[in-house]
Amino acid sequence: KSTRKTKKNLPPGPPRLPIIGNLHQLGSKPHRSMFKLSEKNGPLMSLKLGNVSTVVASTPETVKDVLKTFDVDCCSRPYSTYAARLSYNRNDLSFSPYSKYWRELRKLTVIDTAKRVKSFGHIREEEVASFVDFIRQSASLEKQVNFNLKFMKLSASVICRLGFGMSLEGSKLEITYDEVIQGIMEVLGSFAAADFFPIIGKLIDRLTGLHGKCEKVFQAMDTFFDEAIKCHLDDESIKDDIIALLLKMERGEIGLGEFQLSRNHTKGILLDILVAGIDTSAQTATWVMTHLISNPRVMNKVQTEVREVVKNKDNITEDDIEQLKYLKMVIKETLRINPLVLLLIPREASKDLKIRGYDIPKNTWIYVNVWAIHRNPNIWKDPGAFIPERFVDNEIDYKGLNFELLAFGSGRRMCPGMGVGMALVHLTLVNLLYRFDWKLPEGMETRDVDLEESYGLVCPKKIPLELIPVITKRT
Ligand code: HEM
Repeated sequence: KSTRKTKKNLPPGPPRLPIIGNLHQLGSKPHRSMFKLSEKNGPLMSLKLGNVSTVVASTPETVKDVLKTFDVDCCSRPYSTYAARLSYNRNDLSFSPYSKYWRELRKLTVIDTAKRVKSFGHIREEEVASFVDFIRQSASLEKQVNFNLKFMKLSASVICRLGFGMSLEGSKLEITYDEVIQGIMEVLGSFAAADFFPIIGKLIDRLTGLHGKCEKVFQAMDTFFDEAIKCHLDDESIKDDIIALLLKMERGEIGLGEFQLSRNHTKGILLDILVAGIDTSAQTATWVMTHLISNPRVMNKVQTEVREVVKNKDNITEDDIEQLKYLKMVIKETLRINPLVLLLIPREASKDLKIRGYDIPKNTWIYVNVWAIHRNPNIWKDPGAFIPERFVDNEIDYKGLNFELLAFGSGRRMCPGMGVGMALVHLTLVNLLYRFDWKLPEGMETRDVDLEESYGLVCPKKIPLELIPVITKRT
């Protein structure tokens, strides 16, 4: 009715129900449901989610429109109740609207990332070395390793030292970090009633438990941030990490453009590091090992390459990694078949737009269905199969220039942590593939390995991957 009244030419979309619109069609795997709906309704599709008008882009062409041609008008973030709560009222980078504050913060990460990736190499190396020790012990006891948990612990240890200047061990987060981080991801990835039904939504979320879950993870996270900040206030010799930098900004010793940081800004920024930094790298590494154990041919080929390049060196360096062409294809193929942020973080049109002849009114939420692009048979032959060789003589990369592969997004909001994340993923995998062989638990065969993803802001493997390490001569 309202479409006719305003004469807007909205992108086509499936029929909707009163009040809930198309929410009932999203199911437990919204990326898959949106993919199916877009096959019928087109690559730029309208959905009404309760009260909120949304558009879903599902092909490289329409995504290029959103992330490149109209990037500046599509790169704000919509207000989302629980993201606002967890980010101390959008004082972070990920959920902040497109604004001067966001631009200042973003500049900081750009300058910082390249420098930090290299300068914190020693932290990665030390943490990976102690991870290798743990795997060695498991191998000597023939004990299986839960990759989802152990990679998360490794990633959390690196990020805690890099970002918070403290060890995960002995901290307030040590026992519960996996629950807290997964909880945050679930809350942030959920289609919350409060966002789509302004009046009764909050009540619905109380009944479903989403509100309570958000409060619980917020309290755990906040206590940890207080602990980390207190450490820095008590010991002024801690200088070389992100909290130290943010505290200097709070005290006005360093500026962030015209902004004076408050404690809530500091904590909002810490949320980015905690959430965006830990789960993503850990789950990428888990997916790589999952595909390798399911494809013995690929496992054999990548181990042969790693062992030839590294030879008998005890210390594996980042120069060695540079030469590992096939390993890079394996990781790229993993990011294609299991990108972690399947719908990117939602965007919002900051003014009325016309894309491909369709009207996109101001404040429309925009989803980019990365999963649909990565599984599109017109782009990728046999898209469900794990074939790293598809990247031989194929220049497509995940660095934001190719709209066929968008594991880190593209444009102004593209992931600023790609370098840090991938450095850890590479170093970890090289060590695991060089020093150990891997087998499935007793009674399991390759075809039994489950490949189902779960759904959240980040989508990890649903059933944890458990493998038994076997010591090779090299360890
Ligand atoms: C393999 C690891 C990683 C993957 C696959 C990944 C993927 C992504 C994706 C897809 C986005 C959304 C982009 C968009 O909405 O257009 C994103 C955003 C972001 N990532 Fe990453 N990420 C990884 C590691 C990291 C790390 C290690 C950090 C920081 C230490 C980080 C920090 C962020 C931040 C702050 C944003 C929000 C940027 C903004 O809205 O301006 N990421 N990431």
